[in-house]
Amino acid sequence: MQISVLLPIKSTIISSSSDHHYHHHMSSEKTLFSSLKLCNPQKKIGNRPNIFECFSPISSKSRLAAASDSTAKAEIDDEKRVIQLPGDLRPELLPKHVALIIDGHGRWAKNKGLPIEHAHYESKQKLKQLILNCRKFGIKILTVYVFSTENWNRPKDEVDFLLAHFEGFIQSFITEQIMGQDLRFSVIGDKSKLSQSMQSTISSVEEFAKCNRGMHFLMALNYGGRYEITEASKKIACKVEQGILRAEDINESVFEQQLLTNVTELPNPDLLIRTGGELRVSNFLLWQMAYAEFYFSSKLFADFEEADLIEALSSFQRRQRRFGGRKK
Ligand SMILES: CC(C)=CCC/C(C)=C/CC/C(C)=C/COP(=O)(O)OP(=O)(O)O
Repeated sequence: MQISVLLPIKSTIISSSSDHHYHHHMSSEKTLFSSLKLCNPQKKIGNRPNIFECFSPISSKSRLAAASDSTAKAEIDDEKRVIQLPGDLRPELLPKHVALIIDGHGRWAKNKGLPIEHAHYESKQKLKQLILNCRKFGIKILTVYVFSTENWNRPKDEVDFLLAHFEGFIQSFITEQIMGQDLRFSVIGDKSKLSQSMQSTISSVEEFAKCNRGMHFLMALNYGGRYEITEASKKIACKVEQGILRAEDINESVFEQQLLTNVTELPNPDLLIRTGGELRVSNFLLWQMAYAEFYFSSKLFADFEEADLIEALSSFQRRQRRFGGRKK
């Protein structure tokens, strides 16, 4: 019963994704999301929802055949996928966790004489591609800063547009990836300030993705590093007040457990990429970024292509990380 409901919805989404009129998207996004509610997340094949097979683009058999046929650098990852790395990229030197600040929307729209909504629409397309590319290259975690605790200071129309846009993005693309591609998904940030509808969309999709084992995509939404550290301190202070924790037992690991990124056993970002030419972190993952390598691209995010991601990864592979120690 689930299959007959889901397949037509999937084809609607594919055909609409080539449509560049962003206003047409919202209705089909909702349709796919509603189908989540028809599926029973408790009923799994292995560790995946039982709808996985009907979306799987390549069977495991053909994946393995592709691997054995290939003469290029092919790796089989722990999801049994064939990973083909372009250029000089080496699988053992890939960052596990990539963090991304997407910037340059206002300038992109201004350069083209278009309203800001066009930049956000284009940016969403690039973000989809980036998620697929990171997954394709075998990145384990991708955290993207899409809305900061300070972004409420933008014009109300833009904020409303963005929040609706993000909700649609979660209901369509992210839902589709979770159903078909084993993507894990979490939102980090102060969710209490988001609309009820957004909060319930986030919790349904997070819940549905809980048992997936593929790349973990974290969306930093209404996120601020200072907010996160302040909240963690409050939680620790409460534990001390209640006698659950002694002040002398507070250490870095105890503190990290209270951070929003403590959603799974998540390593800190190895690489931060910021597009748009600004050389700052803008309140993003302040604690977690202590030893991240920074890569700043002058490209505006709406122009950021696969080749730019490859260049960022390649730059990361040329770095020497010492973590305060001596060169080996
Ligand atoms: C469709 C889509 C994914 C759109 C996202 C658009 C958007 C609001 C991006 C902002 C991302 C962000 C928090 C950048 C941080 O710099 P900042 O500009 O908040 O801070 P700054 O003033 O220090 O540069």
